[in-house]
Amino acid sequence: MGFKMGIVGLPNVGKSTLFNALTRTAAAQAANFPFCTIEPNVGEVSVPDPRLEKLAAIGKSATILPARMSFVDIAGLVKGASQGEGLGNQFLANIRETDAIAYVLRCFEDSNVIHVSNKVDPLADADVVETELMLADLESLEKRRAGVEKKAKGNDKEAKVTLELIDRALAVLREGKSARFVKRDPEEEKAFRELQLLTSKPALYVCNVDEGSAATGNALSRQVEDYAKANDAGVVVISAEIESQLAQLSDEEQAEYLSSLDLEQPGLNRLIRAAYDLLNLQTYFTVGPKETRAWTIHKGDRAPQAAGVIHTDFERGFIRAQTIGYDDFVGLNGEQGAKEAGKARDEGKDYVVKDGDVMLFKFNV
Ligand SMILES: Nc1ncnc2c1ncn2[C@@H]1O[C@H](COP(=O)(O)OP(=O)(O)OP(=O)(O)O)[C@@H](O)[C@H]1O
Ligand SMILES: [Mg+2]
Repeated sequence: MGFKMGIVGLPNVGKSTLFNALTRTAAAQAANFPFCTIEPNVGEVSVPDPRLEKLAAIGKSATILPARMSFVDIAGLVKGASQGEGLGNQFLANIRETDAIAYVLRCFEDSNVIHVSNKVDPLADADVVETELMLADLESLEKRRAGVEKKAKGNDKEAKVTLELIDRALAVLREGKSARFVKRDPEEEKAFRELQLLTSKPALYVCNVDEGSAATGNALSRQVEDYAKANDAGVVVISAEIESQLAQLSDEEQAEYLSSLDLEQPGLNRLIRAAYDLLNLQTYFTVGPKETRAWTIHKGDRAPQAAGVIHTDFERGFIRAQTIGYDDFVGLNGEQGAKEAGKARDEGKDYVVKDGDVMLFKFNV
């Protein structure tokens, strides 16, 4: 499962600064937090998780393998992108491939950094970007509708469901709202996903603030926070400038710089964490002498699906999963202690995995 978050925004708002900081941090922490560049603008980062170190210490693991996800640095978007302006089409294709979108919004004043519309106004910027994506969605639905309608008239059941959804989505978009507000039943979800609407993707607003506001936010970032709340989106306050400086420091220097700024951890950690949550993901662990490893699954996944992330055979031949809750594993000093205390449970195929579970699968193929 490669989860990908697209970094989107107007030109010159700090997208690449942020992306480079993400990738440089990951590269610098190469031992525990591996990084690799897949394409020039795609970076794979590790999801920071303090639980890994504790589990590895107890399990005496030789290595730690964190969960991973990718970020994509997408070229700046301008008004008219949906009509092919600027890098329009390439840009839309890049976004279509992502699982969620981080909107970088400029929340810093700096007369040396040009703003494309000459005014720092993050809500107006968000509106420009989102409007372009909505227009692109409208166009793609309108293009598709006639063909689907024909099939639906020919009594194609799937096409009927899709047509229903297209009309509902068109109505929402024409009201100027993102497609993630389209109401749908769980059984329509698959057909909805196949429409591949850009504005149906989960959204995270990234408030790029000046250095002085990194810990507290500022008036502009507070506007964005309110807007995010009303728009069912996540929000993170970060200073891309600080992050890019942090990324060049040693661990010790980093800690010193962070405390001088009143920050507990690099903003990037919060950003990655927020992306992970936004994608409705969670983690379970495997712990052994060779490695302690974090595996990514969706919230609500059951034990066999979790096993399938390691290997499809594990899912196919799933028998049961020895499961120890994270707190029990740590509190009882590992597998042996948990077993003695009766906290190592045998879970079957209907078990809904909890975040932090330490699991060991029994399977037969
Ligand atoms: N928080 C900040 N405070 C001050 N300056 C910043 C901040 N973040 C970014 N900048 C500056 O803004 C300028 C533009 O940044 P960057 O190149 O990352 O933008 P971009 O969004 O990638 O632009 P493009 O769409 O053209 O690729 C750079 O000079 C960068 O140093
Ligand atoms: Mg850039």
